[in-house]
Amino acid sequence: MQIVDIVEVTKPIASPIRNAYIDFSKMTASLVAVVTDQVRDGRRVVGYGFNSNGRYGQGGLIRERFRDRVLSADPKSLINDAGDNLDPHRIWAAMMQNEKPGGHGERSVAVGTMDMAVWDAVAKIAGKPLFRLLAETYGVEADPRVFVYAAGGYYYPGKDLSALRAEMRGYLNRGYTVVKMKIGGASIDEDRRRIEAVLEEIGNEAQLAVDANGRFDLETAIAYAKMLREYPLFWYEEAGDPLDYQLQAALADFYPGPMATGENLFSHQDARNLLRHGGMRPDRDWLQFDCALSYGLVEYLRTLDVLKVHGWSPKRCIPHGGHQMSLNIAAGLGLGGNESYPDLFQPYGGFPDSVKVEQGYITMPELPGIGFEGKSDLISVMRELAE
Ligand SMILES: O=C([O-])CC(=O)C(=O)O
Ligand SMILES: [Mg+2]
Repeated sequence: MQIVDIVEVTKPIASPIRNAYIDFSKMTASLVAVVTDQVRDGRRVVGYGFNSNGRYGQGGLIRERFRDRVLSADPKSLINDAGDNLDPHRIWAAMMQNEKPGGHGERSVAVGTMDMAVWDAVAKIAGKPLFRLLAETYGVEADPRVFVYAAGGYYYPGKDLSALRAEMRGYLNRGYTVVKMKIGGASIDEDRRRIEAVLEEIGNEAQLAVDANGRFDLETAIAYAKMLREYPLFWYEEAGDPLDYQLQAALADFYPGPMATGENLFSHQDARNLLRHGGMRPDRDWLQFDCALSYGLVEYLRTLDVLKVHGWSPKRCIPHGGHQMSLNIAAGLGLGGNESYPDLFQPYGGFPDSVKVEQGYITMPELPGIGFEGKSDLISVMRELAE
């Protein structure tokens, strides 16, 4: 059993939206195929992966370093002890040989994208949905029902309050019970008007989360906290720089409600620093580490170990990224849910075609692997790359 090729293509996922920090006019994503010599149900097993929005495609790093390390490793060194499947941990170690610790940069995105494809292949070889394989491997009871929320509410040229309300109404109509909008890309007064408009639209049918994308200094973060705490928000996300743990800790004195952060922390060491120094409260706050940006599930398992040591439940994790990989981790390892972008970043985000959001939850279909084969627009792009 062996990996015979790894292919990458960088695809545009551009859109005219903007958050408080970046616009998405030139956004790209890497799509990766891990091609194996295995055949299941008459078809060659190919695992697929991609990185989440917000970081760009990683074709350079994948082609120059990580692909060749896997392909030039002794194939036997990448197999599990039972000899019946690839071993994601050994493949990860092969990718990361000769890499110094720390300074994670964006190599974590390259590795995370390839790691997603490896897990897809592994679950297909095992003939099981990834969430079932994870639950069995790690002794957790799988729960195919996963909470999802609708992320959007971006700044968009010419978008007025009625368009923002219509967007949120659209999410409610599709079954979501929590919606998210951007803040920090306009004046505080304008953001307050946007928030009030959305709250008026959703009434008691749903809750609202807000996301500042790391834009604020401490003073601005506190000014917003004082404004936001007047409303019953689902969470206040990424107020300040993702590595400014002291800012995050100081903010808790001004914001008693739930806060969320972590989508831009790319290693278990950075996650540990957040838990050590960021003043995050395990009874109400949310952790958004996204495996596709942060060295993949092999590393995310280490992050979950860090959580345990610091007294956090995996239920406090609702990853960033809106991909099916995190849906599987949520269903298989007991996370609190997953992000979803109903109108953005297609065909990569979202659910298999048969899946509907009902009262804020989806139910995972029983598809081998991550489940990409169930999403027709996505699998056709993937199969163009390799099959
Ligand atoms: O706008 C982005 O970069 C995405 C983001 O923060 C989120 O989904 O939470
Ligand atoms: Mg965010």
